[in-house]
Amino acid sequence: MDVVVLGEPLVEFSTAASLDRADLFHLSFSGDALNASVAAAATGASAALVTRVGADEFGERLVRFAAGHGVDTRWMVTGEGSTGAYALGADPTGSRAFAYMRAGSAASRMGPGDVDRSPVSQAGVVLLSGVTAALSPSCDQAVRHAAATARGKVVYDPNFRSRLTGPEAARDVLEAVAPHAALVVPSCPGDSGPLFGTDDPQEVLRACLGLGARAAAVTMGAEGVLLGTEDGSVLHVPAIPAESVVDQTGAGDAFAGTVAGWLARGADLVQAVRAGTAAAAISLHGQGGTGRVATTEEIHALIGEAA
Ligand SMILES: O=C(O)C(=O)C[C@H](O)[C@H](O)COP(=O)(O)O
Repeated sequence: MDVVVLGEPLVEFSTAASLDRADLFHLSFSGDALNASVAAAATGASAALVTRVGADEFGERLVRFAAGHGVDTRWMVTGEGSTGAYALGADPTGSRAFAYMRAGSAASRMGPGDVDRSPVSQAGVVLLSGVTAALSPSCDQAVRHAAATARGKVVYDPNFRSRLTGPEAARDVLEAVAPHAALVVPSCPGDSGPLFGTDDPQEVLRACLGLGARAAAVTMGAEGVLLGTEDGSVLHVPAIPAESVVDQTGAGDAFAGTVAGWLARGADLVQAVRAGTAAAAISLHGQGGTGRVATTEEIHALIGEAA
């Protein structure tokens, strides 16, 4: 398996209106792990999502949705608890309006055993996130276990969510995972304040490398990405401008999943990060986390134009 993602897919109810007034919602499927695995599969890499869904209509539809996007669903198993969901007020400016309905969900009941039953140890790239670790104590253990048992490259997206965790717990997971990580992809701002106490991307980069990650790609939205490696090299990769932004949800996951896919297919870090910025730019044109998934042709075209 080229890429294995561990985490919770969610039923997504999205609206372009504000969440406190909207009465019509678009039903789709999202969640950081699903968004990233769909993006990874779109790169042509083989990509599996390791998760649990509920024994309900939405769980079945989620598995079909993932399969329809080329994700290997053999490790999307049915478990106790319901399929997680969230409502999203789509917002071009990126100020998040999320309402979660995921407490006690099937995926939140995952643990280290789910990792052992999955292809994590044989994957070329294992993509883990702070959202997954924040779902429950057993998910926190699963993330740490996956990082420690992966023999391929570990990519870690801290994805701090104040509704799911606090800065100290999130920092603790980061400190455990970073020494195993080939790449950490913190957002700045976003992850930077709670996890590092600064919104200075250079400081965030140094902090990630200081925790033992071999490389870090600090994502700065329209400001691009600051990419640094343990040998001290630092490169600014500009963002690819998006003509019209529908919704920023999922751009970070499109970036992480695309980087994982390209790395697994043999690209170097700089190529992978450039591809990630292209996928993120394209994802801004769709509502929700998976509303617009970049094809490899589109990514090549955008990277070619930017070069
Ligand atoms: O918050 C969660 O737990 C979710 O999984 C819902 C969203 O789909 C992702 O959070 C989007 O993530 P970004 O790519 O950072 O915009």
